[in-house]
Amino acid sequence: MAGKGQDADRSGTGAPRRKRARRDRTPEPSDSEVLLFGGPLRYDMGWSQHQGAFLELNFRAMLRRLPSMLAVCFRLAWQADRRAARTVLAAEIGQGLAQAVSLLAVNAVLARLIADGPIEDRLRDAVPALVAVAVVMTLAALLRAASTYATGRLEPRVERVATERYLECAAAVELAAIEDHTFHKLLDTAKWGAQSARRMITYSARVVNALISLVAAAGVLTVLHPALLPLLITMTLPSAWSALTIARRRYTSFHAWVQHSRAGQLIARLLTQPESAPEIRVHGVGPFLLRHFRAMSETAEAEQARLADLAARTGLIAAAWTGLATVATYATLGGLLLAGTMALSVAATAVLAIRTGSASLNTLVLEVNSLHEEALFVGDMQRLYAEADERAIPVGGDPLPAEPDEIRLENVTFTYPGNSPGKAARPALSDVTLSVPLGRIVALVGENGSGKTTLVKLLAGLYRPDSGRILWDGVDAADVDRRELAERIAMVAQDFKRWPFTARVNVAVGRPSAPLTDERIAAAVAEAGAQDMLADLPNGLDTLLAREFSGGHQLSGGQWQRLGIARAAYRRGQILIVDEPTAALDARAELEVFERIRALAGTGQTVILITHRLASVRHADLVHVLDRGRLVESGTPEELLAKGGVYAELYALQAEQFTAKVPARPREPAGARGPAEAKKPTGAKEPAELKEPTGAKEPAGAEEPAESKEPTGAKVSAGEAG
Ligand SMILES: Nc1ncnc2c1ncn2[C@@H]1O[C@H](COP(=O)(O)OP(=O)(O)OP(=O)(O)O)[C@@H](O)[C@H]1O
Repeated sequence: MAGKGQDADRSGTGAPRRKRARRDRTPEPSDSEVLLFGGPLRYDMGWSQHQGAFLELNFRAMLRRLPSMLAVCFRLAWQADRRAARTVLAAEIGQGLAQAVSLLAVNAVLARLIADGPIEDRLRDAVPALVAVAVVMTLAALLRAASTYATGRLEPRVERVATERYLECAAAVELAAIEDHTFHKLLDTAKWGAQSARRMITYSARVVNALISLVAAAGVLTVLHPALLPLLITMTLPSAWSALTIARRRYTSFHAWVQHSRAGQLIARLLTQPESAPEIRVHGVGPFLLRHFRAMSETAEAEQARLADLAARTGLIAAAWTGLATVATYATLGGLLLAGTMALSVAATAVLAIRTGSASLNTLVLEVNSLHEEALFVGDMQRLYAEADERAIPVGGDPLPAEPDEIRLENVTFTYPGNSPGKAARPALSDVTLSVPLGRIVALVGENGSGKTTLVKLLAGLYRPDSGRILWDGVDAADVDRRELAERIAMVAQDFKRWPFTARVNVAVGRPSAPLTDERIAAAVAEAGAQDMLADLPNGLDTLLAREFSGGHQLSGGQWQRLGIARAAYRRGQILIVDEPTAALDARAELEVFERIRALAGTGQTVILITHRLASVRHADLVHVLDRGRLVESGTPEELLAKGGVYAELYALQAEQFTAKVPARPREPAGARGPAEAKKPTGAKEPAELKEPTGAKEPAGAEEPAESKEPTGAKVSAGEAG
């Protein structure tokens, strides 16, 4: 499969990308593998591909990084639990020293036993050293127990502290960062960092321990014969090389394939989420998603198989190298003995020291390798911390005027970052200058994508203008305290969050810092006209609004919308922004909501209203009309109607829907369907997907897609009543 991926054509020209990829070079998933572009699966899912890993991995770099890795680990441990961190460090150093002392003591025992003289004398001479061995080993056992206990305490705390910091980062950055795919990728990779930090504690402890016992063994060997230390190192190098090579490949692969696995997880989530369940069933999207999931899993499995194959080969090479080095070591010892340059007792101690030393070195290599692998993920986490700090919502700033009269946008231009490469991004707002008088109802009107939502997000401080200023009575919003700015705003966004909590919490989450009182909740619910709806719920305000949990309840779209309005009312912000507040409401509820919005204006509340229902805009004090990111008209509804511009045109179109007669539906003879274009109203564009042959034939006289059925102003749509 990996081979297939390597040969797959990324450019879509059909030319093979490369004939033979080097086996040990991590293949990045090709477009058709990651994204299932084209090919037999035909659809482009639209996810962009990972642009390359930020790797700085090699043998020397890893060794160079060892002290800093240990320092990072110790810092994490220190932040989580100082006492436990101190205990682990002291216990591990103690254990390492105990091993060194016990080696020296064993050396002394051997020297006494192999020395000349009667056996009784030799045994008696060896007793003190034997006692020392016993004491040291008991001490080592006690230290090991202390370390196990302290590590057990430390590990979950380190993980919790790291996870909390991770989540804080995610919550504290600007909205633009959360929407930026590179930051998201960092969030994805860094999420493993907390678990890695936890594991690093154990590995670091073992590294410290192995380091100290290795130093002891190496010291003993150097004293015995200078040739023995290089031999010891030669014996252990192959396993070091093998472990590090495998770890590096695994990490490189992880980074190259992270986008792929993210996409796979997303598909899995889509298949299980209640929100997608209806379409999956009605449109038969299930098999389509499953096909993609299987294809993605297969390519991921192929990558795993490739890594396993390489690991097996590397392991074999390392084993052969170790075997040769071991033979050379023992041959050297034999040679030294034969040449008479080494005494037998020294050779015996050397064998012992070599065994201890190579065991320590092996442990060291394996643990450093594990430490290194985990440190890479902790490194991702730290990169996230640094990046999140840079992209964090600034704290502090100028105060906002307490009772401003006006918010004014001056030549505001804003383009969303991270649009498709190669295409010049069109600004969502271009050179917009307008005024929002406070204490009034200001409506933003315009066609889809004209920039209304973007404008209110800029007003709410969620984005910053690329150029131009937003002035609150002359105070530039760019310099003000963002928290204070947020305090002033209550917002019912188009896609406001439907929290999987109780109805009460769903309202109170509008201002979590306020004491949750029944009076405040009741007032907000009444303001949104949601009392009856909430009273009908099985447990009233305490009904859990998450169908996937036991006792959970599902609200309708309109019911949710009322709850969203109640949340904004509960917030009691100086400025209420409502973005399509009535899109899901029935005609009566919609009238009611607009009545309430009007009533709010009477109390001095500023309302910024985005709606396509122009009848509801009649009561606004001021209307701004946007078109493709530009302000094209401003004025009272009456002025704009009289002017006969864009607003008047849109208004007339909607009004016409209620007055125009419904034309008789032309009857087509069964099976006489003409080409789609022939049935479309002029100017109505068909979405690309509809043009793709689906393989399933439409029955004669089948319904056309809604968009193409609606000749402008010719039909009454019940949903538009308002
Ligand atoms: N988060 C985003 N990232 C990138 N582009 C965006 C984002 N949100 C909106 N856009 C783009 O900005 C432009 C303006 O979008 P906006 O949502 O402000 O329009 P709108 O007038 O509110 O539309 P609608 O009436 O459909 O709600 C559109 O071209 C849209 O594709």
